[in-house]
Amino acid sequence: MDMYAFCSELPKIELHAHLNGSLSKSTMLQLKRHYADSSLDDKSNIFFDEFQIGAGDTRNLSNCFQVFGIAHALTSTPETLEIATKMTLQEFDDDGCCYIELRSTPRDTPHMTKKQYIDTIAQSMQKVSVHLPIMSRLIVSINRSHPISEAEIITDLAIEYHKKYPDVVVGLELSGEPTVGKFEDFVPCFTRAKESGLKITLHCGEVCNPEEIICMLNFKPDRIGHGTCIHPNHGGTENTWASLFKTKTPVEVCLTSNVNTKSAPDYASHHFKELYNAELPVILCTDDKGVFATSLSQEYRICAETFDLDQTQLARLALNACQFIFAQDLKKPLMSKILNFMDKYSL
Ligand SMILES: CNc1ncnc2c1ncn2[C@@H]1O[C@H](COP(=O)(O)O)[C@@H](O)[C@H]1O
Ligand SMILES: [Zn+2]
Repeated sequence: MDMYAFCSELPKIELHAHLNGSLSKSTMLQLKRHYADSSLDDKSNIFFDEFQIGAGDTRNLSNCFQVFGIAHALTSTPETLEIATKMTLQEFDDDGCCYIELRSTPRDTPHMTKKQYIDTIAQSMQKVSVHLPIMSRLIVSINRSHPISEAEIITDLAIEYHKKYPDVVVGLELSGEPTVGKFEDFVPCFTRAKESGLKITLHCGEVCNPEEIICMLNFKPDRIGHGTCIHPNHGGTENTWASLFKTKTPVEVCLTSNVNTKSAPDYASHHFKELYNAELPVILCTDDKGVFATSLSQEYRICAETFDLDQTQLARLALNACQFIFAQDLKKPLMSKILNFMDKYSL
């Protein structure tokens, strides 16, 4: 089987996907139509064509954050948020993804509260599970560039919804513009979430900030996102690398996102190489498949081509990812699914 077909057929695990960054062009067009039909102004018109950040784009990580406002303008009602969730899950399913932890930042909009925001996504996920094979869970996001008071409200909601829908809401994460805000200030929120049984993942080392990286790793999150500036070859220090090596914290790696935001100069010099060679746990993820015009199968294919991995090594990446999912009860069934696939193709 050629690599293209293989990467699409391989049952894959997505652990780092922001809902509003994952909206495809066709989902956004459907959402725009919905706003037009309900005579609501979606306010996304002016910038619509600027949503995707491709390889030759002049925008980098620090100025890519404006694009999310375009998606936010299209998911401001419970109805459109539900459509966005359902269509995104459908697209991951079509791409051969068998399990996804979708993450999203609850927002108050003129049409819904943060509580309704979480409720809408949780219920949409439950509805989708009736007719699509993909299994999905929700990680609630905290934006580090917003006030701590908001983080506290979101933490309370995440805890409340983890109790209400333990089979849907599984984690709390920190994301947003990495040069704004301090992780330290958010520690009380994440501690409380951890004590309530939520799993934790943190965007860590997206920019050079060794003190914060050490502080985050000392917190012992269940996973980290990106981990770009941890190895000394990529702006990290001996200490940051030693700390990751000691804790063996699994890293959600997003190749195209890092290349398109210029966090990595090109695929070949991506820090995946150092992580993989050191046998540290890595999970291939998309981050924002809509913004960066990618898919999970494309990330697997790029990884294989760039780092010269064969089909068995790729399948093992998907298999290992099962160990780090937040839904404990699904580890075994997902591993069996991938092992069956490997058996079928004698990998
Ligand atoms: C490119 N690297 C990145 N680094 C940090 N945070 C990011 C991100 N990509 C996305 N987000 C976070 O996800 C939000 C959009 O999805 P939701 O509205 O939550 O569904 C962004 O506003 C940002 O806070
Ligand atoms: Zn991210």
